Amino acid sequence: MTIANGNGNGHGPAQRKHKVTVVGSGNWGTTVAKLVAESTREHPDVFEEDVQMWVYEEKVTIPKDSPHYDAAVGEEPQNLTSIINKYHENVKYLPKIALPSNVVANPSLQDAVKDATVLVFNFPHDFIHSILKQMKGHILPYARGISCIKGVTVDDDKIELICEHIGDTLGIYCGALSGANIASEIANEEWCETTIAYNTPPCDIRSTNGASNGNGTSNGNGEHKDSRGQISKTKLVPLPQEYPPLDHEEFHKLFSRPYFTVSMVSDVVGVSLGGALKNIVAIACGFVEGHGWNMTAKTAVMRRGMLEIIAFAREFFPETINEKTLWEESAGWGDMIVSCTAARNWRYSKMAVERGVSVQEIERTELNGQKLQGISTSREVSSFLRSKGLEEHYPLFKAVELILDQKIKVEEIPHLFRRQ
Ligand SMILES: NC(=O)C1=CN([C@@H]2O[C@H](COP(=O)(O)OP(=O)(O)OC[C@H]3O[C@@H](n4cnc5c(N)ncnc54)[C@H](O)[C@@H]3O)[C@@H](O)[C@H]2O)C=CC1
Ligand SMILES: O=C(CO)COP(=O)(O)O
Repeated sequence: MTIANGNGNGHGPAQRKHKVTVVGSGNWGTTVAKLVAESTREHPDVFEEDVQMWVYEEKVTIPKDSPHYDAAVGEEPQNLTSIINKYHENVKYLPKIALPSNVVANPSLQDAVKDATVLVFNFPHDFIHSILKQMKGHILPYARGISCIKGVTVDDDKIELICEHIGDTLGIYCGALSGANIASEIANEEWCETTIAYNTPPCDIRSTNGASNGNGTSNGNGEHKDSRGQISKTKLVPLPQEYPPLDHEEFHKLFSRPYFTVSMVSDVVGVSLGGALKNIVAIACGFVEGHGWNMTAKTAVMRRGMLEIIAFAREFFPETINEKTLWEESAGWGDMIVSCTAARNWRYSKMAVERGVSVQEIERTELNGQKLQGISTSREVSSFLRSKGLEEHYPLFKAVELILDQKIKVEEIPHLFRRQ
């Protein structure tokens, strides 16, 4: 147990510090581990300095021309975790970026999350079920999460936000971080913005004398509202008093950097759906550009894509969506613009059309293990809409699935809108 001296947060004379673990270590996972580790160093009163980063272990070869090439090891494949901890660089997923030495790569998921009060989820959503299954029962019951994952989970005719799926599966509260964020640019400390949606659970809200509502007041029963505005079936364990609170102020401290401007909001639906669904639109933009059409066609795709995102949010989360998020926050139009002009889903679907191969083939051959979230999100959203008999209401989402399956050609996209 780590005790922090002083009452930096005004909540008692001695406190435990928050241990932060980043679950995932891809392109964005490693970037977020870097920025969070810089913040934990800057706020030693609130956070333990070391940040655990869980790494899905794999063997990696360091080529001869790399500054990390070790003649004694030669081109023998090494564990990625050992490379990260020795050279402070994720040579596979975030090459040429120096990581702070307090990012500690850990191949054991259960060991990495043990005792963490703050869990940052950051891996391709394709792996969510197996990762959560391994974590279940191995985390603190009062841990809190932030999901940086862009996607949704679909089970037949049910759709869940990723952050809520995480929260319900693990029995904790989990917010969402999303924005116009290209990992390599942020890792290079080029300025950008993001949005974090977090609704401090009532049981964690402390009165001015530092007492939490978890101690016997009406909000102390662990109830909180879900993303549809109903009382969640997940009952929360309150964050113990000896920890600093976890609310907008602390999450702002943890994620914001001089080069990473964070806007804190409460709308988990807008932040999550904006980030997930724009990946389908980005694929559509790549398709039209790969086909040889230019900005006017891409603008039509972006505009119609945003209308489908708003319609989807209104249709399936009518009680809670705050459309302002999509118009005003980085997680809305900002993310749409960057994703349709500069990010991977756009870039590689454009390449697929130019080369006359499938996007899935390009993902396999060109991405060195990185994932295009738009492919799986398109499939999940389309199957969900089909289960509701509503796919015709979302022609752009439908077109993307049909083109991914090579059932229609890019030039047929405008026909789908003819009567609208
Ligand atoms: N890269 C970016 O610029 C941004 C990504 N995001 C989102 O962040 C999330 C994570 O993306 P990235 O970190 O870029 O991932 P990535 O695209 O770099 O994916 C590679 C990661 O997947 C892991 N992986 C591979 N097979 C696995 C398995 N069987 N089980 C578990 N993990 C496995 C790899 O170890 C590696 O950490 C995604 O939802 C993405 O949409 C959000 C903003 C920016
Ligand atoms: O989410 C992103 C930009 O905000 C990154 O998108 P890609 O996964 O398409 O690179």
